[in-house]
Amino acid sequence: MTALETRALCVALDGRPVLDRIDLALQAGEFVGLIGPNGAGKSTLLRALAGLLPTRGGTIVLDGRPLARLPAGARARRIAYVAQAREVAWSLDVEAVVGLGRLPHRAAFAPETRGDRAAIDAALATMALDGLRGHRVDRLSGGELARVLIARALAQDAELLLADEPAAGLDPAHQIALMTVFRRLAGAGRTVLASLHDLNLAARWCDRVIVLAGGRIVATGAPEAVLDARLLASVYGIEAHVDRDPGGLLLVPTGLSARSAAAARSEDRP
Ligand SMILES: Nc1ncnc2c1ncn2[C@@H]1O[C@H](COP(=O)(O)OP(=O)(O)OP(=O)(O)O)[C@@H](O)[C@H]1O
Repeated sequence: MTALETRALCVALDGRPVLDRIDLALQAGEFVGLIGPNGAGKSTLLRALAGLLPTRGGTIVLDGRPLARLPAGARARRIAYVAQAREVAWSLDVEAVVGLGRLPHRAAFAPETRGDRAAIDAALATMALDGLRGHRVDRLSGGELARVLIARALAQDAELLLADEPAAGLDPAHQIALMTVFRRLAGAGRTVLASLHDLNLAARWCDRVIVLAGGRIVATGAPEAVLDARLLASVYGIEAHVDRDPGGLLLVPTGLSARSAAAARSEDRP
């Protein structure tokens, strides 16, 4: 079942075209990695899919309905979004911040329900935050804060999770734990779209990758079908050793491609 679909989606930021005719379809039960170089448009795409940016053209359809016509409250119950910027405006404790994920499910000023409590507790446990429940979020480490903001999104219990570089700043154990969480959500029929700079995480944990470059989708498919040395050279300008083991692909960037190296040399010239 298609959870979210875009047709010819175009987005401009401050008048500058950033996304160009994006056609994509995310299925229920998929964990999809959004990859591409800096400035490719990944954050812009995730924000647009979350309904946080005006579109310049095309459509975004959520469960068969145009996203633009969905009231904000209904949208927040169906789409959870983890931003790349990890900022918290107040010095709340961890539990309170995770609890904010339940607001879309409650009428204004309504008390917390047992369902809210269960979702908050589950999200805290999933992100290994039980020991930090009472800690102030403005005194956490970068990785701890990242886990809190992911937990807030998990507490939202939405069918679609959009996460912008959720693994950045997490240590390897927490990265793998996070990938396991995303896989579990997909296994339960949810849809996860996460931008990832770690190509090995994308290659080994995602059902599918969408490769964005210059505001356009340049490739999509199963990691094994898409992530080869040629694509990595053309999209990232790197040379990479690509291998396989029973867990999937292994990608080791070994240097800049000849084109990138020449460009870097010319930039160095006075
Ligand atoms: N407010 C803005 N006005 C104009 N251009 C912008 C604005 N914000 C971002 N951009 C540009 O849009 C392009 C896409 O940015 P975006 O943040 O979506 O890329 P990204 O793929 O997420 O990059 P990264 O991997 O570095 O996070 C970039 O070229 C960026 O400079």
